[in-house]
Amino acid sequence: MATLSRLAKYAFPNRTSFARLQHPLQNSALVRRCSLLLVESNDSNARTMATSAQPLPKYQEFMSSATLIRDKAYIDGKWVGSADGETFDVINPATQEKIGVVADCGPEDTQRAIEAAFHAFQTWKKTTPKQRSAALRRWFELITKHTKELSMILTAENGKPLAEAEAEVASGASFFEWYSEMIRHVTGEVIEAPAKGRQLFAIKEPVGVCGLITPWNFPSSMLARKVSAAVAAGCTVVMKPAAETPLSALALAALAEEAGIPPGVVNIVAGKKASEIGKVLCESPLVAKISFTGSTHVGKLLMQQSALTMKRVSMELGGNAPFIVFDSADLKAAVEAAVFCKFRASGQTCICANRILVQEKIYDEFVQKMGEEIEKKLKVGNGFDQSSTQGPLINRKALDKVTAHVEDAVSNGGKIVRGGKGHKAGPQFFEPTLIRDVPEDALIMREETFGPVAPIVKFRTEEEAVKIANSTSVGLAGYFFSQDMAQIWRVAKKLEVGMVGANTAMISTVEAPFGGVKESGLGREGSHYGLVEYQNVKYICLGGL
Ligand SMILES: NC(=O)c1ccc[n+]([C@@H]2O[C@H](COP(=O)([O-])OP(=O)(O)OC[C@H]3O[C@@H](n4cnc5c(N)ncnc54)[C@H](O)[C@@H]3O)[C@@H](O)[C@H]2O)c1
Ligand SMILES: O=CCCC(=O)O
Repeated sequence: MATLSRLAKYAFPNRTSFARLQHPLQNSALVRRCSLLLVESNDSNARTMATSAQPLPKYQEFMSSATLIRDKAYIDGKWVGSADGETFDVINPATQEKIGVVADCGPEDTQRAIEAAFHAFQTWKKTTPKQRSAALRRWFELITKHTKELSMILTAENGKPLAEAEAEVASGASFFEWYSEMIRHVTGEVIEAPAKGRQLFAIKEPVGVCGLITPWNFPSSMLARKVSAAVAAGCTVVMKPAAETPLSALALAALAEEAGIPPGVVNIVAGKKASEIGKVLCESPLVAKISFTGSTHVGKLLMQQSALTMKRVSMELGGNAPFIVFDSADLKAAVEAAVFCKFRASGQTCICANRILVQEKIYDEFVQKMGEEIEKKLKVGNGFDQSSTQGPLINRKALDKVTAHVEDAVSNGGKIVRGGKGHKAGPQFFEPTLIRDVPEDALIMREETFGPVAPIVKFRTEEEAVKIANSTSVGLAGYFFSQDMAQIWRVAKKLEVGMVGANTAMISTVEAPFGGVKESGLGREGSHYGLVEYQNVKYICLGGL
């Protein structure tokens, strides 16, 4: 408890007593911030002490008693089976057990959902910002109230440790709160005309029906950060979650219903026929926008399909984040951040460090300390086990990719410092792996690994590090550690990425614009930039004055 209080102090520096954190959001936020801080904490007992504060029921019992499990599509305010009656299984990646059976939607269901959304848009767009704000606030409060259940659903279908699932649910909730507040502050512009007798205005309008397609790695928060902004702006949506993790998204829809969001405003079709659902969404003339989070490969395909109807698109795509450690860095802070950044969600985040570049003077010491940190802080196991920090990979394909990256790195001269193979916890678990002396042209340096493998490369000069960092077609996040002020500003400007972490790896927050450059995508989510993605600007010229 002493350690937890210490962490709470860091998480809430302005609060004097942990006991005063009564509001559920504060507790969720505490769990989230503490779970992040745990990785940064020096105290090896901290994690156990923090998580053991929560009693954990067995997930099998929980799944049968959960109130937010839904197994159908939600279209026009009704829970309905798929048109062809087909279903698909949801599998726990930690145990390979079947944890749910969900309606397997296809083109016909998607078309119905689009029509419902289009119909609902005609009235939802006329609601006041105050009305939409209140609806989102109710949705936010329900998510917060159900954090525990939502987190357990998430861990059951995705495998991530429960503390990380709670952090994700809290992060998702924060977008509903944020946009419920922001929408009441939206304004237009009065522009002076160049000639007498006219007045010019610029106003904002919702873009229309939006297709929201999301991945399995953050099945709750990736959907939350889209739907909250869309609904706030006055849009209606058809959501398509990943087939690996439909339950978290369906649970959010169940809470939308409970929050009183009118029928047709929020629709959801889950299914294995991703390309068919995607095609209908992208090609429908009734859909005004596609917002996609996922791989660059699929993002490009969706943009091509959307071009036929000239849709607006937001694309949150893959990354290949460099993590650079300069000679002047605070080594301890850099090592802790590297382990956090690389191994969160078992390496399956789009902003995970994918390539670790370390300057020559501190190279050997960094490698040694990072190996020790991995040993000390990370524990592989089922996400429901209180002591686990590393869950499974999502499926066999992901494990095969990780294995191929390790084999390629080693066959090209990389040396394994620790890990390097599957873990005994189960067929989809992989040991947290550290490989040194990886050549620049190894597969792992060129592609996003999306797994718990940290390749380390030695560099000599700042110019060389920046060149390696930028030598990729994607540009989502980039990190570096340095204590040289001039270098900090220089390198932050030189990195070809959408997001920079300088002397920190904790960059995700609702207040900041999240998104990439190059082939990492288009548009931003979160912050005020995220709302604009769902608004059109209309110019009105009022004459005859
Ligand atoms: N930039 C970001 O904010 C961000 C966030 C999370 C994940 N990602 C990226 O997502 C990727 C991992 O997720 P993934 O493996 O689920 O990606 P993916 O592209 O395979 O799938 C993402 C979503 O698209 C759907 N999909 C797949 N093929 C489709 C098609 N032809 N038409 C329509 N929909 C289709 C999937 O069912 C899923 O819902 C990584 O590259 C990661 O970096 C990016
Ligand atoms: O993969 C996406 C990462 C999202 C986050 O950091 O909250």
